[in-house]
Amino acid sequence: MAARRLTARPSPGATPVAQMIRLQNVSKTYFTKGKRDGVEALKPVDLHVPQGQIHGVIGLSGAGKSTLIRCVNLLERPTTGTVTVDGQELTGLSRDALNQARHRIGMIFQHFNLLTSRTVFDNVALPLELMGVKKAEIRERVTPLLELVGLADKASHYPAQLSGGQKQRVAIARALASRPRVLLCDEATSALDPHTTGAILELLQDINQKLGLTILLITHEMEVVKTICHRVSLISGGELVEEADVGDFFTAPGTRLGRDFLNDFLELEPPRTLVERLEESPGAKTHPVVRLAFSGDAVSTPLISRLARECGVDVSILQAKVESIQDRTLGLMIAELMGDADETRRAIAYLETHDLKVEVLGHVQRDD
Ligand SMILES: Nc1ncnc2c1ncn2[C@@H]1O[C@H](COP(=O)(O)OP(=O)(O)OP(=O)(O)O)[C@@H](O)[C@H]1O
Repeated sequence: MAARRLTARPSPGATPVAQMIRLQNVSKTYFTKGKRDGVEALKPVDLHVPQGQIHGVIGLSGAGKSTLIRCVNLLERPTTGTVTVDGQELTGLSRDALNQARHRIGMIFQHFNLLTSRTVFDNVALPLELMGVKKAEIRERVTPLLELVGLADKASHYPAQLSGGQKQRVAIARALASRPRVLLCDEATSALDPHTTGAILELLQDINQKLGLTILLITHEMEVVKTICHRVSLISGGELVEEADVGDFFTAPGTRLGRDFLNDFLELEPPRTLVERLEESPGAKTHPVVRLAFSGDAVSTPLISRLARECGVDVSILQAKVESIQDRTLGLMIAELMGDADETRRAIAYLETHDLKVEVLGHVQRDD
């Protein structure tokens, strides 16, 4: 499958934004002792994330998300390709230089990875201690970080005394201690309830805006992508199969897998009784069942009644939803278009000329 568009395109006349993360031809095959064939977890991929962007990578379990994100800071060394962060090619660095470079890449994990024997303050201070920062400076740097993540009053608590959301806040503060340019988030909200997830996502968004931090996150949750990402890549079988701005992805995913993710997220599927009757090809006495997605002006235009008037088809709406995706309003509908073959063809063309994305889900036999 071809990737749709792999780099963020600046609008004409706009100043090009610096690339903060650049993966070129990066692949990873895991080899196990005693076995000749390895597991090709990541096929050669290219990924570019501009400075200041929040980029999400979404995929099913086993698709290669963790492998991809761990290749960015070389926790996994890629089998092929180059990784460049903030203009520095990490794949070409010596071990010492790589350790230095990693200070500019923070990372948070699903299970927080805090040291249970250290207090909140000391967990956040740890990377600074390892960097040899003096005690007084550590205090000066850790205190505002605890304030930033809303845990100033928990400095002397131990991880066991904190909720999951609070633990992730400590992990975020720790990741920020070395003043990174990039934050990698490995399923950072997957262990949290929806309310806490929302609060952590808000914090990440806040950090992105306040500090101009570039964020690369992996997730299997569309909610995460919808809430904070600017751009999203879809990963499947170790390949990046689609990339788009989040608004476009939610309006018109370019792959079957993208549509499946969206339909699951929106819980927008035709009724089961209809699915059982759906045929792939049109017949002499069938009419199409379509999924319509519309955004912008089309949301407020009475297109369905015009469709009936101008194309002579009846429209039976089976499901409809209006969603807010960041600053865009998105309408989605599953409908049967009832008319003869010419009329329904014209109706679909009419919808497409009015900027609706139309996907024919199948055809059902007419009752007449
Ligand atoms: N250290 C390893 N050795 C061998 N195979 C591995 C290793 N790590 C991952 N894999 C395999 O590589 C593939 C991709 O795994 P990866 O963990 O990157 O996927 P994922 O999308 O993050 O999955 P999940 O969401 O379940 O964590 C899987 O088939 C997995 O079994």
